[in-house]
Amino acid sequence: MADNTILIKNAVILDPNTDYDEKKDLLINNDLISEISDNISDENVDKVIDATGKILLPGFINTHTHLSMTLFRGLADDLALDEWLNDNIWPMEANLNGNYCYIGALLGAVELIKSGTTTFSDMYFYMEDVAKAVEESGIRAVLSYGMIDFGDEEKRKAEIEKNMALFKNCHDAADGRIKVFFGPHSPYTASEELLREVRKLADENDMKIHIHVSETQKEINDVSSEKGLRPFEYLDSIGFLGPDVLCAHCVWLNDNEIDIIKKNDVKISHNPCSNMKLASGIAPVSKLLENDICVSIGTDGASSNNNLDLIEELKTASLLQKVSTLDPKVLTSDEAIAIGTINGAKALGLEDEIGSIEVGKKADLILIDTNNANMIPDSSNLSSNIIYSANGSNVDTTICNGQILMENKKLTTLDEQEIYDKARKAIEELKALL
Ligand SMILES: O=c1[nH]cnc2c1ncn2[C@@H]1O[C@H](CO)[C@@H](O)[C@H]1O
Ligand SMILES: [Zn+2]
Repeated sequence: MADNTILIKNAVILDPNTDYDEKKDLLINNDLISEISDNISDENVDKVIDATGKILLPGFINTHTHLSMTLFRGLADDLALDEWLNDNIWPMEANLNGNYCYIGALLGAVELIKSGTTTFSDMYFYMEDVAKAVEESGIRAVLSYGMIDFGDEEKRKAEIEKNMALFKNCHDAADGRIKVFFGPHSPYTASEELLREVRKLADENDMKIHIHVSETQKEINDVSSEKGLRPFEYLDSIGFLGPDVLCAHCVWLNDNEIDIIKKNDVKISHNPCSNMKLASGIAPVSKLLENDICVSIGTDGASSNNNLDLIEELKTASLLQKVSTLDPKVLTSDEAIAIGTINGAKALGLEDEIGSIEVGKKADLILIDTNNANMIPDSSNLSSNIIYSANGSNVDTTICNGQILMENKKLTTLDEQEIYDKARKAIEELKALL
């Protein structure tokens, strides 16, 4: 097959790894960035995009979400995690099926693409159906099945089988855009036996692990009274932790646990909006960054956020650290850009492929239009303009794996209106089942 080439002309590039002080042209050859230089000829190029007036960034990476939960947006607000999950979300999730999860994932994909996210890391149910939505939308994803056994041996076996089947069916699917991780839900819903088995299977199959840890004070109290150890101490004691473990939340950490995270090179997904909305607490992100721990960003599900706008999430992360430490110098806009891009790639073990704008990396790129009231005057500090002034609706063009998913705010792979209609119908059906 002939190569497919896209040339982006006159791009002001904002990248976490490289300072580009002048405008550049960037050539995409199939799925890869093949050249970045001052003037690339448009001869024999299939498509030219003029980036004048726009900022070119790596696509944002959302390392913790439950994409199909877009269906539950706004249905259980103003509650703490325990009451939110037990009395509201789990009863609704009991009626889910593959089709509902597929529709919810499509709705989520529309929102992600429109707000400049090109990769998301998911933990949920009916993941083969989520994979179908990933395949069709053109986005990149790390998928895990959320395993919960509550100590039941039968359930444990069935849950592990489901995650292994997902791995066999979908890992490296969709032209390599899909990876599969294990998704034991948390130390309070997954038994020690489940966690030990997952660790063993992860080593045998070279799989990574995605889990919620240390989200609320209640979790710390419950795990401490059951195990005599705090969550990270407990996970360390059973040999569960390692550089291949991605932990969402990590709000309540003592100094010993920060040492444990560092020693094991555990990756973190910080979810500030969810932590604020469920009143879970404030993660010590600036302290984690001071310790050179890899902190990435996630929105969590749309039912505890309530949107999937990663630019808004990064701004919240930055402001929350400033106000909680009473130090305006922490979590700068430059750091926020890195957290939303290259750190996300590292958190998912994909730093050789995505997270920065470099020749040889996958062409996962977005353009943000500065010709918008909230971005004028054009700041010479690009990261400030993106993190503090912009939001997801300023994203104009989204490219993933060399494929244009949105251009001039128009989606190319998904029919927005059809998905909105189906999602509205799905939630009405789900509500009627309660
Ligand atoms: O913030 C959270 N903490 C704990 N569980 C959550 C959170 N958000 C969503 N889920 C739940 O995790 C499971 C995914 O496999 C789902 O039950 C989802 O509702
Ligand atoms: Zn979550």
